[in-house]
Amino acid sequence: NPLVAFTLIKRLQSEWLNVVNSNEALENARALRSGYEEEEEAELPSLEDLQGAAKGLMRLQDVYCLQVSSLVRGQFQRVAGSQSVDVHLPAVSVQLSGDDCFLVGKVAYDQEDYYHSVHWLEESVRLFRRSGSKWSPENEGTLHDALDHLAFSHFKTGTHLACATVFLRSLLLYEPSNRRWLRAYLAYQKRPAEAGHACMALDSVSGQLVQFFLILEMSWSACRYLGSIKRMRLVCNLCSILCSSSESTWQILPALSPQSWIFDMSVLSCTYYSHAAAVFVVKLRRSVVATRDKQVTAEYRISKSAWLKGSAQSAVSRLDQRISMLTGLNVQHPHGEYLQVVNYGIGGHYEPHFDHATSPSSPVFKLKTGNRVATVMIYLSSVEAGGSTAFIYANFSVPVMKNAAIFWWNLHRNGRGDPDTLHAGCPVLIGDKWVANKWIHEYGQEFLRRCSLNPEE
Ligand SMILES: O=C(O)CCC(=O)C(=O)O
Ligand SMILES: [Fe+2]
Repeated sequence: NPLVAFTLIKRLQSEWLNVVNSNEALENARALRSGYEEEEEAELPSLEDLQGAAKGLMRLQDVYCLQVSSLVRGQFQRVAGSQSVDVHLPAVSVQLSGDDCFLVGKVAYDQEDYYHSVHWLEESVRLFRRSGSKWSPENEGTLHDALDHLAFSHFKTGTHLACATVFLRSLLLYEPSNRRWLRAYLAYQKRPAEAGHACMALDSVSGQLVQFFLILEMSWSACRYLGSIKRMRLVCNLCSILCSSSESTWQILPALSPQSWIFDMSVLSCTYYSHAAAVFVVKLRRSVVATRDKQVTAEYRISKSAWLKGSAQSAVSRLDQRISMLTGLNVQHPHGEYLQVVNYGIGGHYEPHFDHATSPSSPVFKLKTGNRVATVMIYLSSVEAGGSTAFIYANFSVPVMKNAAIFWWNLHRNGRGDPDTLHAGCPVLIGDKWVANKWIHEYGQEFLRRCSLNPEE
């Protein structure tokens, strides 16, 4: 269309000149900078957010066995035999640039995680090369940077000395006088390949650590099944009393103590949640975990959360009432903890853990109402993929279904922890996952969940 062509040429020739060189342009640039500075503190993602997002991508890569070469094309695929199969077909996606991959690789590299840095930096080098290694002002790195980090990563993985020298050689072609690269090139060439490097590393790890990795691997494979429990439509009599609708769905959870169940909490109308979310978003903080005697942030739990104290008649206290009616337990503080709302972002997860305390010095006992006897967890949102709750030893996982709630007993009647409740929040592949936890303590339930005459129960 000649009219479109003419206006485009005019725009790129004379109009852009005016935009760039006018007085307004200077004012605009100043306004942009001061606007940016104001936003920077309050709203814009921090460096920790960016690094966390990169770590989230690597976590997704591991848990769902995703191929990095597919991820950079915006696809979620894993290798099966000689083929790539879709793990999930995203509704919307985006391709990554050489610089995007460089950033992820650099985050891995800075943590001395050379396994991941090799994967991401190789893609970065490929993409930088494909784009003719053109530099753009937004970029974090260049082809040189990617090659430099890749060479060292290969060297550190120990088994790829040959690769390290190849990459260093191509760096030296760009800049033959670079002393550091030259020194490294000569050193790598002299060094014999470290045969048995990986085996030595494995031998030196303790049995406890091996056990830990086994559990992690079991949890990841449970996560890959993306929710083995499916919705069932059953009519629940309880519900005709509690819910606005007379039908609801529930199912007994397999392999856990009897009376552990999953329930459709449509019981709680959406308005409760939207109200709740509006109130809490502002109060969300990075989630913490209980160590021996303190609460600390940890890589194994990545989410934001808030504790909700319900005032009388508030949505939160109405939710408490419903939980109490459903479970038949006393959930009033301090017999129940305040409701905890949790939000998981990119790759957000919670590695295998117990909800109950396993050490007498745990902060769980601060309420002086005993251990966490039971958990009610409500899914406040759905997600597009990932994020299931995996019960590792019990061997099932629950997909994220908005309004579904899971209830389980953490302790046997004799007060001992039930190992089958070991569970994990799988990393969210696509979506924004919200859950609410209600932890119910032992004291206050003496007549509601009685002891058994059999000390083994
Ligand atoms: O998000 C999940 O699926 C599990 C959350 C959980 O286990 C917890 O917050 O204790
Ligand atoms: Fe949990």
